[in-house]
Amino acid sequence: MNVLRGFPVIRSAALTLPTSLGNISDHSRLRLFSGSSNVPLSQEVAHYLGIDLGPMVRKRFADGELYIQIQESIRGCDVYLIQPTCYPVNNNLMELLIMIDACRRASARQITAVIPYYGYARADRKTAGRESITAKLVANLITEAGATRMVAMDLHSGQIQGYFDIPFDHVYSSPVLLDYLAHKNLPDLVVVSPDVGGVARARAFAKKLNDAPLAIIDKRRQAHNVAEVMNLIGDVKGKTAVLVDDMIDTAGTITEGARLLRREGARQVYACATHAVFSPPAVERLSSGVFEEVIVTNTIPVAEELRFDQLRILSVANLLGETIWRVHEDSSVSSMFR
Ligand SMILES: Nc1ncnc2c1ncn2[C@@H]1O[C@H](COP(=O)(O)O)[C@@H](O)[C@H]1O
Ligand SMILES: O=P(O)(O)OC[C@H]1O[C@H](OP(=O)(O)OP(=O)(O)O)[C@H](O)[C@@H]1O
Ligand SMILES: [Mg+2]
Ligand SMILES: [Mg+2]
Repeated sequence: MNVLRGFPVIRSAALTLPTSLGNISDHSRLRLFSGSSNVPLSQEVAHYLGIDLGPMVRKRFADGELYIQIQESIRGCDVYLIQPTCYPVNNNLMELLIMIDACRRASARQITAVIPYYGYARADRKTAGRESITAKLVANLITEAGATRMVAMDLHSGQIQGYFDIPFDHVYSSPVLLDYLAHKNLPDLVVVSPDVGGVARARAFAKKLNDAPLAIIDKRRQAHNVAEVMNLIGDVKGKTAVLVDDMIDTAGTITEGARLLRREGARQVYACATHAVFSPPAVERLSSGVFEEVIVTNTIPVAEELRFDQLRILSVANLLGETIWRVHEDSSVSSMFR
């Protein structure tokens, strides 16, 4: 296992755990349940909060339909359902919807869908005629199922928050990734966005890395899942380049970007991304030698067979646990990211 557990997410004294957290389950109506898509992450979040995951039966009927039953009373409770909608996205999304519906019908007071990785996010607008905006459809489904609040991490595009008409806390893995990078003391850093959609994210990253310079890659897609890099805006010669992205799917974007950076004279190239989607041929591309390290988080579980020497997996469990605690306590979430 190369998941870096217990990574010091909580960096400022202001984020020290409330003393009441130790006996939260005795006096609070906070309840945490996990879907099946990332149970290890949910367990870590529960550990941070000092509570157990709630009991829930999940099984498949003979015909493949899903059965969910919450196994304790949640009447009047503040319920958090952790379920990244990663592969297999349709199953995991449906499971989340059924969990929300079960909680609503069990008279939960608040139902917060905690979706560390929001699947279908790249279908965030019509890029051609007669397409669906599936990210909006998913938002409609979650809301209609009965979710009253949302927590999601590093959405592909921030506008997806606006697809919901319920409170939405959008959180970032950047404190975890930045802490890891800061401890490496990398010389002559340049932060690179591998495409236009990543510029704001990369700029914020660069600012936190002692105002490192920013470079931007001009990426095009002639077809789905095919990334083509065109130009580099900025100077990377002799520098340590850190590519920052929301996700690595087939790794076309980040690997083509890294090759361009090498051609332009970057000395070392690091890849940082929140979501390790890792569809084939991601692993072959990422382990081909172009990257010094590929740093991701555990929003999506990474199967053993998808791990390779240069891969580092950082845990966002403490960050999510702290977010849940603050949402529950009606305290500021945005101050965690200042
Ligand atoms: N899940 C997806 N995998 C790959 N490509 C996808 C997925 N969902 C939507 N898309 C397509 O990606 C582009 C996004 O446009 P950008 O301008 O690159 O943001 C679009 O063609 C979607 O159909
Ligand atoms: O690993 P890959 O298969 O290449 O896919 C991952 C890339 O795809 C998405 O970008 P998108 O193409 O939507 O461009 P954008 O960020 O500019 O919207 C995502 O933000 C990554 O950059
Ligand atoms: Mg996009
Ligand atoms: Mg992108």
